[in-house]
Amino acid sequence: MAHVLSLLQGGGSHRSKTTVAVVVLVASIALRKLHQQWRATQTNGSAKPTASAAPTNVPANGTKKRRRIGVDAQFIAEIKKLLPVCIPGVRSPEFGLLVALAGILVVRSWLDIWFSSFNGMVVKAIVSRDRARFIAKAVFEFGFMMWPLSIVNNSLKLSINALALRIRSRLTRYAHDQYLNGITFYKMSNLDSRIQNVDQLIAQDVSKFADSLSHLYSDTLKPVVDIFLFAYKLGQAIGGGAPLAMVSYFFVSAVILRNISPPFGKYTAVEQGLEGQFRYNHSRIITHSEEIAFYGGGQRERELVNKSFQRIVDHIRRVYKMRFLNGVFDSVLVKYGATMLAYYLLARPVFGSGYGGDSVTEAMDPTQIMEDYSRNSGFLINLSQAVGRLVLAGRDITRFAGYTARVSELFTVLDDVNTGTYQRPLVEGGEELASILAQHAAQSDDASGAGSEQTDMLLSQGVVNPSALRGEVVHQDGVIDFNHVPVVTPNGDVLVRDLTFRIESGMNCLITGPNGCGKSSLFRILGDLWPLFAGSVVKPRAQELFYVPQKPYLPLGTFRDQIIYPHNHVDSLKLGYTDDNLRNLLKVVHLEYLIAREGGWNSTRDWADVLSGGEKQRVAMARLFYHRPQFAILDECTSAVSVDVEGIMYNHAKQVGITLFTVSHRTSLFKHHDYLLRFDGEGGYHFDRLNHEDGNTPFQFQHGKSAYQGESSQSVTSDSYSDDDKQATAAA
Ligand SMILES: Nc1ncnc2c1ncn2[C@@H]1O[C@H](COP(=O)(O)OP(=O)(O)OP(=O)(O)O)[C@@H](O)[C@H]1O
Repeated sequence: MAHVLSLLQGGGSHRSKTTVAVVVLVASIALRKLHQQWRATQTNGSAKPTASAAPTNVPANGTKKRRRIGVDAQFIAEIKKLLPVCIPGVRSPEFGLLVALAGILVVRSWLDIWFSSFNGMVVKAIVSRDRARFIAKAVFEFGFMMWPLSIVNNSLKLSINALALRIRSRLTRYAHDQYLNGITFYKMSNLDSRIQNVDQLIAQDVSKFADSLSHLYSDTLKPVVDIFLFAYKLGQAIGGGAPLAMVSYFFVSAVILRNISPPFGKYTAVEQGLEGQFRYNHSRIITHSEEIAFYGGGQRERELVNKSFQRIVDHIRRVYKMRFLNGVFDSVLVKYGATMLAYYLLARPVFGSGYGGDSVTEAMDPTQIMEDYSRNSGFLINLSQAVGRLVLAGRDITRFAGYTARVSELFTVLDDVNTGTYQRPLVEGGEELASILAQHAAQSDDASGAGSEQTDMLLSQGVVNPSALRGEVVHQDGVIDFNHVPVVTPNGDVLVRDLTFRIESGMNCLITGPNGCGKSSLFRILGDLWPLFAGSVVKPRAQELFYVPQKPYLPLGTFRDQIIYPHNHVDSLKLGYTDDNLRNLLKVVHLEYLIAREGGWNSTRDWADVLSGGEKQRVAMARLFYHRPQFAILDECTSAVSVDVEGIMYNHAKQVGITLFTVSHRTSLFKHHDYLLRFDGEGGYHFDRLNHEDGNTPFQFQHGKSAYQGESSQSVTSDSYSDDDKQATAAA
């Protein structure tokens, strides 16, 4: 210590100067290490994706299968499928970012080389006590170069993050387009059993895949470039005092940064909140998929999820920009400012007054040795670090393969479901379903498709594809006609073997039967939610069929949105609906008071919590009157509404020309219907006109028939529906 103090005080001989050189050399190496540590902190600064579990499939046989994830032929095939979605072409911004990132990485490597040589020159200037050269290098050259150094390093981070965000945006939008195409979101969770957690895949795994891909690109490209450059350079070539000042500087810098830095912790919390909201919006689609599917609300839901996703993108973009600026100041202040200070501290003993008289002997030329050693050690450190990073990148590839497998499986299943193929374990290995299809095929002399060996084999594997579907849908206004239709659940359970009935506009029909007999399932087939395996269904277009469930779906949005769903405000204005018109609809269902109670049409609440069960059901009826379809499918939708208000609502529906197709066990509703379709719960049903004259008994048909086991006892066609009947219905 005394020796160092004596050096600082300027005393010393030739030996002392050699010691100074050694001190400078050690400090220089320490400084370089400090620099490398800073750089490592920078590289690791951006969050790396965590390990991902292998995708868990539920194959047709129902057992869980865990695929071994690795860099294999399947991984290559998956990447080939995903890359065109992530980077659609050489003119895309994503490709531009890849090129820019490669350019920045090359510049960064060049700067590393510059720094190694520069460091050697600074060391030489110090050791040879060349004050002018030192000032030119350490103050002017470095003072100039610290800006490109700082900007390049932070540009690297910015472009890695921007690339990840762009890839995520591409994949998420692609997934949304597929998932919310028609009623795919319903089919994914109700017909196909391969993926249980679409929300997590879209909201989390896609993001991790994008992050991982972007990091992997830079984490492999940079070391590769470094290895070539530093190996070449090395081949060409050859083949710390004042800690208190340093600590004080870091302390002061930390205080300054703490005061000028934006609250990144808070931003992270906000980001998590937005991510949570985004995920919640997706989970709502799964929870309410049936209702949304019946409403045809896919488009509206896509708007909502895209909007909430856009909020995340906007937020992250803002934060990245702040991180970039903050990173520049951070680097200048803590990293390069500290480096300058370190140079000063290292140089202080050399330029101290006590060193003025002596010079290092030429024979040893220690200055050149110092310069070469310092520069070459820089090359060597960079080279070994590049190799180390490449080894680490190898480990990251396995993790990346996990994300790739999950995202690729999501897109495969979306593709399948969109083209009418789904997989799930079928009851009795699909045998009963196959026999029904064979029977229908024989009846219709259809030798191909349904009932064929190939279809039977696919069904036995739990695969239902378009070749198994021989049903026909015909669109026609004013009629719902089921002709020899089997009612089959998605897992192949046959609820009704052969259903035939016909109702026309004005023929209000009630459906009854024990729980689980297939009443709602009939609507699922009518609404195209479940596949039509055989027979034919004649019905109006989707917008003329309106479904009102027992638990109404209340979308995110304003009070007005609850009435007009799945329309938005602009749609309703185009249809000529003012708020006054909507108020009149609420009057019909006795809910006018809600407008004032909930703070007006534009107030936004969690409507499922705010409204009572009966209020929710009446809001759903107001929605029905807003849309005024030809047929209303009412599935126990007034179970929580008082009988008098229920009567008013049913009468209003009839007045405005909506034909009712109701599932209910409430006797109070019988008087509003003219026909009864009754399932017996054992595959049989009965359809006939209701006889109200005999006291409105639910099971008293006009034709005097009792419930029938097995098959249709009576199907009322338009022929048997006489003019008298129509007049009676109209009068009602
Ligand atoms: N997504 C599905 N996948 C497989 N089976 C289903 C699905 N949805 C319903 N089912 C089955 O179909 C059968 C009929 O259901 P459905 O909802 O049509 O009954 P329901 O007659 O309306 O009964 P409830 O009066 O209780 O409402 C039930 O056994 C049910 O478990």
